[in-house]
Amino acid sequence: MALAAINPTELSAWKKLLSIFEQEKDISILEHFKNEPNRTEEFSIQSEEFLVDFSKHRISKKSLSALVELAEESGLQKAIQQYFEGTSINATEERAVLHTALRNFDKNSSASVDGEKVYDAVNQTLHKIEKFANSVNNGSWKGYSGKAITDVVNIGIGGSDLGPNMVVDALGFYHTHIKTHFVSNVDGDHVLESIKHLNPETTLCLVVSKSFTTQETLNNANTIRSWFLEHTTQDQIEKHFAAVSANVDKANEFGIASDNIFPMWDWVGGRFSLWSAAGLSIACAVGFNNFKELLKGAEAMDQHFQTASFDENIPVIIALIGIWYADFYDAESEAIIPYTQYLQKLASYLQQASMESNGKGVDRSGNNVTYQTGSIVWGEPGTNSQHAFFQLMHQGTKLIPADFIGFKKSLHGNKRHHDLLMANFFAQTEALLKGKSAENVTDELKKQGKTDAQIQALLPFKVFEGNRPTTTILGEKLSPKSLGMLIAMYEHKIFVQGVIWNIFSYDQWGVELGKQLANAILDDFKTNKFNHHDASTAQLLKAYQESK
Ligand SMILES: O=P(O)(O)OC[C@H]1O[C@H](O)[C@H](O)[C@@H](O)[C@@H]1O
Repeated sequence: MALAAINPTELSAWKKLLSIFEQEKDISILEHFKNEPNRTEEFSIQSEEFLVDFSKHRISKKSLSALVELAEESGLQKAIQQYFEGTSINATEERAVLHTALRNFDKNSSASVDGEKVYDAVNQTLHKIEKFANSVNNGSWKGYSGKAITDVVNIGIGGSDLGPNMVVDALGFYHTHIKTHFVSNVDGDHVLESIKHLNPETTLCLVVSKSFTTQETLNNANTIRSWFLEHTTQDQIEKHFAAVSANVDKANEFGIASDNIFPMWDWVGGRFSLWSAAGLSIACAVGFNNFKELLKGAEAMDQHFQTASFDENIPVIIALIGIWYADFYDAESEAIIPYTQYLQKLASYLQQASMESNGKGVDRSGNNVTYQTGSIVWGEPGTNSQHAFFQLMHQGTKLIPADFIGFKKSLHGNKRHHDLLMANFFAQTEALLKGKSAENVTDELKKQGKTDAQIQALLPFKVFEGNRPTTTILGEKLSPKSLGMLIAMYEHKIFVQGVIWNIFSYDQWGVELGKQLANAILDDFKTNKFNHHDASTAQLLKAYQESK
């Protein structure tokens, strides 16, 4: 039985939260600190790699405990069990959601699909990934002219691109000599730009597509195959292509040797597939051992998520905080601000993971929801973002809860830079919390020798009200393991929110419409007839055609 449908707004905890919200909505975070002397300890969780401090939120002990009650009343405990065991919780596609099984190293794991345990299949594929990545890394995999591989190109889009791409970037410090490239957009300029400096003799392509029907991926793979054929013969192509797909026939049809096809399973969603063979580019880029460490990190977070009580459970708490702001404070978005350049692609990865999962307006009974679901996720690394959009976070009219992610140690070990970086990291969350009072601004301006009249004129612009909420996620060091934990933390946050919002997080029907319409327009290009489109689109299509 899939997840039970429970309308969250009918739960007593939701009603309790509504009344607490009315009583507490004007209490500032600083006042919460005054009212709750042990707030720092009580609103922090220390896990193996991270200290998560969620004390800088518009949440009191009372609201937090009502939020935890909401999780309990929503049947979250049972839902977690179903998620990890392999129940078909992706009900509209009749599939299990078992990416957690890809990083479960316990032979006795009960994760199974249709009564069959998945451990053996996962383990076999992991060995195949190991063999493949080792042969690329130790130079025994040769191209058509007998040279070892130097460059790996991942061809995929959406979940078959964003996760591996983000992780390869994030673990740049741990890279082997293999250079990795990602081609995703159907824009021919993307693929041609990506291969223009590559040597076909030493380039290996990974075509990653769960369905093996995705327009972008197939077209890019065809373009790259043609590029190879300008340099070598058809029979040599297999030395330069591997595929990762649930559709082995289609991959064979494309001309990829059966030995070079890695399985994907329908019980792993594309946006959660980086732990599977879809992560081949990761294993090539950082070596298999580091790939395994990444999986182990995720497994550690899975353990924490399954066993910690809700009030000390990192994914549960961050999910509840998100719900509190989305549904009670009407916040529309949340920002992800990593203070490490290595995580520059984290926000765009989380955009798909979160927004494709929880961007749903219909509940599990098929009714329109009457409350807010998935938030807009966005962000950029600090300190760059401080010089870009932080103005709006500090003094704008929007409420934007933000996650600040930083690490105690830098990877290259430059202490001066790291102190500068982390000073900014801590300063920003403090400034967002405290703002800047009229008193402080006045003192500052007096010291600068301004007159009283000048001070009065400048005051409104220089005062920051503060009270802007942040979660601080302070890690030891960015490593394959800590990255695995961090990604799994967000995956489980998404799951928890989907359960409480009573929506199906693991389908993505909304993506289909655009694909269908684009195919129809491709047909229109052939007939040159556009009048069945709306007037604006017809005009634009004609203008485009005229330039051909
Ligand atoms: O891996 P593929 O089958 O090529 O799919 C690639 C992507 O296609 C669509 O955009 C889906 O919405 C994504 O979830 C998926 O990751």
